[in-house]
Amino acid sequence: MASFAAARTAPTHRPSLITEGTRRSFQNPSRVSFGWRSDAFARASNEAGSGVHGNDGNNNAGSLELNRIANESSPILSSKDSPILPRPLTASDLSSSVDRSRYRVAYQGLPGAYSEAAAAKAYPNCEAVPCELFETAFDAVERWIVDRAVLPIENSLGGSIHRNYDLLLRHSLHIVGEVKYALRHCLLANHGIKIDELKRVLSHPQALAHCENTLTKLGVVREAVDNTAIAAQFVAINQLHDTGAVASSLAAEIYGLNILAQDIQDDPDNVTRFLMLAREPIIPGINRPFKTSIVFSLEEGPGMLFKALAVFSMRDINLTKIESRPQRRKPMRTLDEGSNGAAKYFDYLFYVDFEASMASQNAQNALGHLEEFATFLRVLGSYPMDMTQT
Ligand SMILES: O=C(O)C(=O)Cc1ccccc1
Repeated sequence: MASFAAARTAPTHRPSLITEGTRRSFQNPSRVSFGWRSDAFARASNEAGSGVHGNDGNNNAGSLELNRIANESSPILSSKDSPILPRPLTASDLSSSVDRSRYRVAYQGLPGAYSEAAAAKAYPNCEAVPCELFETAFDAVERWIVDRAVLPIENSLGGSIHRNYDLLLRHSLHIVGEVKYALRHCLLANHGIKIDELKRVLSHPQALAHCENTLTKLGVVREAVDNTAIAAQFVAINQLHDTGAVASSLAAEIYGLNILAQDIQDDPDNVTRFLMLAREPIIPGINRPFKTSIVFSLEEGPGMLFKALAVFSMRDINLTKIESRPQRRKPMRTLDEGSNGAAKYFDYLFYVDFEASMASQNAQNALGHLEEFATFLRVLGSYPMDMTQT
């Protein structure tokens, strides 16, 4: 019974998991509307300048903070005189920068998950809030239960996490930052279990794929679960003898597991890019490198994608990512339904990241140009690039 003693004595406060059943309903304070059209970018950047701090340079981030301040009881009239009057805002409330360490940041999984570590990298000392599902993390932001959600989007070994691209489109949250985090996978098991006793290994599908060579050599059955920390907790709680987990060394510590092998990924350069999501977009700046993420669709036709990408190349804007996903609502078109062997094709959504801020005229011109022939275009966010070492 070595395993859970360590979990109980873990030093940090661990918030409880948000599940579908524990959602609270919050009244949505009035939203600052900020349309993602070129004229709005120009206006916003003129109004706000470019005061950007941290990974999420969010000048709007104060809105939740200001609502909280405004709802505190008044220091001018005693609570006996007026228990409901809010304290008026002072100049120092407005000038003090937002304390991002007080953010509540939702992530999918359990303590010890990589997403929790990414949240801490983006917002040091934040309160990371575990959620059962990615959907729950998105909902928690939309319902004002938390300030931010963190979402893994692509990995240097495993490629894109496609489901999460789809989620970005289904919800209306804005990308306000990115963080790159190096994953260091460990093989974990209960204390006293030897590596050759393992018949099965549990983990997130991406983590299992990262460790393909190691797991093949071990000859174990791989089983996918939603999250690496969930895998570690399952092995510990059930005191499994023939099953291990691929997870972080922090997960080993939290769930009281033994680390049988460290750095078991096939390639030492195993970096995951996470996105930070918020209810409001940040005001894009030009004082540091920014990236912009968009999604668009095109009419079918020869050279359409070429034409779309040319709007960036002709303005010398570097693309860092392109991903295509079939459109869910109209996934396939048949050109000639009457004839045999008719050509069939998919309607696609294209997700593109490019290195420019929406505050720059160049980027606004490129999107204005793309808008002329795209059948759909949405800016998912314009946010500071993560320039840190992983
Ligand atoms: O499972 C985790 O710990 C996560 O945070 C999700 C994940 C898994 C693998 C790569 C990146 C993110």
